[in-house]
Amino acid sequence: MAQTTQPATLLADGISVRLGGHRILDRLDIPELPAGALVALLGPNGSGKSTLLKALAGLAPAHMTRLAWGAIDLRPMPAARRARYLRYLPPGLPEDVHLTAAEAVMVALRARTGAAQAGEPARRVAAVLEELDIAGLADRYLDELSGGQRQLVALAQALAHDPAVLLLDEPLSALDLNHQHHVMQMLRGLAHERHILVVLVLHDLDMALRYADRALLLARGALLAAGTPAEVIRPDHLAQAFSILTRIEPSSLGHPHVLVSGLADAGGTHAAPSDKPSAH
Ligand SMILES: Nc1ncnc2c1ncn2[C@@H]1O[C@H](COP(=O)(O)OP(=O)(O)OP(=O)(O)O)[C@@H](O)[C@H]1O
Repeated sequence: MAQTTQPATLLADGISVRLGGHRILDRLDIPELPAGALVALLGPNGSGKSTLLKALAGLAPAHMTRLAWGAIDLRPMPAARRARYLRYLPPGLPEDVHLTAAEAVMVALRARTGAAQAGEPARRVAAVLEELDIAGLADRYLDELSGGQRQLVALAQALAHDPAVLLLDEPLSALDLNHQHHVMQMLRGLAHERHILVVLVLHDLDMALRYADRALLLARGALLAAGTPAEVIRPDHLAQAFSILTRIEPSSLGHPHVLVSGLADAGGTHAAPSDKPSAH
């Protein structure tokens, strides 16, 4: 009889982080997140999204009651060792180093595989650049690339590490609309086909509705909602988290999207200046 193997899951409970004397996350439990899922981490500015990703990666001082990838306890591991499992990609742009895109990805690959293997990494670098549709940038220097192009190279570096879990902090922020969709499709493919767990911070709720398998909504350091994007991105949750009044409607292409009809004021009554769709 064929044996069924459970996919590994990320288990993280009781996450507390204090920064600058403030409690940023307070015993936060996140639901089990399986390999092969694309998970959108949503929430207003300052709600703790980056802090959560950094805490998972071991880059923010955190106390956790549990942090495991399947049966592997990640808590005792220093950040550098934990990065073999969880690879965090910060927001913003990578440094202006004078390396070509291919060299930058090669550096990441060598960090993972060791310098010994020479021929194979070159093919792997080309494949990763191809996967992100930036093979044409291979010989261009990072400090001569646009912000969006550098963001794509940084993503290629993260992929070269071949982690079990990719933690991406606003990976779309510098990308044009075409590349935003390309990267979301690529990440979804990566999750589903290579069984990587991808957790990414998104501000664009329509992108989450369209591409993510699951969503987590943070507000003031607490988990307000978790589930499928449709279960999480609901008018009541959005009013609570973002103080906006919304309707979720199918677009003419069939994808649901968020229409912002106004801002909820402090007293909970409505300002409804227009019924126009959001800018997303
Ligand atoms: N090093 C720090 N020292 C003190 N407070 C910090 C530090 N880093 C973050 N914070 C605070 O922690 C809270 C959460 O910040 P965090 O960057 O995690 O939010 P975020 O949800 O990622 O926000 P954004 O969407 O604006 O990037 C904020 O109130 C922020 O001011």
